[in-house]
Amino acid sequence: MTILNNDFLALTLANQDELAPFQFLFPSGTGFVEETGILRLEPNQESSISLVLSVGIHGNETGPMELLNKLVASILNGQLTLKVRLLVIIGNPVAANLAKRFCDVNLNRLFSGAWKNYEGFEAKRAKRLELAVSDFYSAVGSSAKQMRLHYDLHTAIRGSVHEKFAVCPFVENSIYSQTQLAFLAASGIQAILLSHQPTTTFSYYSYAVHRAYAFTVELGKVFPFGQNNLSRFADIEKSLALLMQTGVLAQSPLSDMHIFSVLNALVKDDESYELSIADDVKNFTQFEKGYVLAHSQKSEYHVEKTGDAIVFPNIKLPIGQRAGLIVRPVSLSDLALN
Ligand SMILES: O=C(O)CCC(=O)N[C@@H](CCC(=O)O)C(=O)O
Ligand SMILES: [Zn+2]
Repeated sequence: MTILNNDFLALTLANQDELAPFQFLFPSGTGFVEETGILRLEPNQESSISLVLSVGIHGNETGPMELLNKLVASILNGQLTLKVRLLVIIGNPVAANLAKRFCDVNLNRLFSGAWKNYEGFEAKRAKRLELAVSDFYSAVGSSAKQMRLHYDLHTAIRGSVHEKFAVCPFVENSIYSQTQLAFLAASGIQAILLSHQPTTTFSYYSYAVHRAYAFTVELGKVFPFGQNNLSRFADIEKSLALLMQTGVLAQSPLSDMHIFSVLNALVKDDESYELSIADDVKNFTQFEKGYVLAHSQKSEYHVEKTGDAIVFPNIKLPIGQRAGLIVRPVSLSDLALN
C-alpha cells in the first residue's frame, strides 16, 4: 500500500477516525503510517536528529497542514532527500473536516496526561499522540548525541502585530538555546514568547517529558483550506527543507527578534468574564498602566505597566481556561542563552 498521490493530508481527512497501519518505501527511506494523521519517515541512513512536526492540533488551522503536506509530498516523490528521522502529525482530522478548532475539548490543553480528565475524540487523540511521540523519540535512545526537536505549527485566530511568533515552553533554569532561537529567526519568526509556567500544550509535553527542543509556532492568521497563501510560509518551508535534507539548523541573527516574557495568563473565571478590547485588536497590542483589561463579577485585571501587551485573547471557551496571555517586552541582552 502507498499514499495515493503522495497526499498524506487527503488520506488523513478521508480516514478521520482511524486508519490501519501500513508500511511503504520512498526514494530516501521507509514510511510507516501508524494511525490516521501519524506518519513516521525513517531515512535510509542513520541520523542523530529526530524531528517531530505537528500541524492541525486545532482543526481549523489549515495553513500549516497544507505547508507540511507539501514538504511530505516532496520527500515521498524524491524531490527532497530525507536525512533526519521525521514524525509527521496531523492532530485533529475530525475537527479539520468540520472546519472547527476542536470538537469536544481543545486538544492543545490535554497533554502531559491532562487527557485523563476528559472524554471524547480529543482525549483519546492526545493519549495516542503522546504515545506516538514517546515511541518515536525512545526508538533511538536519549544519548547526548541525539537531538530531539518538535515544532508544533499553528495559525492564530486574530491578526498580529508580529505576524509570525513562537511560544517557548517554560524552562526551569530560564536558559534558552541560541541555536534554536536563531533557527526560528531564519524561519521568519519575528517574536518569541517565553512562558512563565508549565502548561498542558503539546510543545510543553515534548519539552518536559522528552527534553526535546520544542516550540509552538504561530505562522499567521487562520484561513480555510484552499485559501492560504503558502508563499507567506516561504522562510519556514526553506529552513525545514534544509533541516530535513541536511540535518542543519539554518541560523539568522537575533538582533531583529522581539522577545517577550509572559507575565500572566488571564483565566476566564465566570460566565460574566469580558475583555475590554475590540474584536479586531491584534495580538501584541500594548496597553497603558492601570487599564482594566479584563473583568467579571469575580475579578478585574489591571495592566501593571505601560507597554504590557495581550496575546491570544479569546473568551469563547469554558470557565477555567486561558483567555489570553499578558506579555512584556524584554531585551535580548537580558536573556541567558547557551
Ligand atoms: O489565536 C489564538 O487565540 C490561539 C492560537 C493557538 O492555537 N495558540 C496555541 C498556543 C499554545 C501555547 O501557548 O504554546 C494554543 O492556544 O493552543
Ligand atoms: Zn492553534
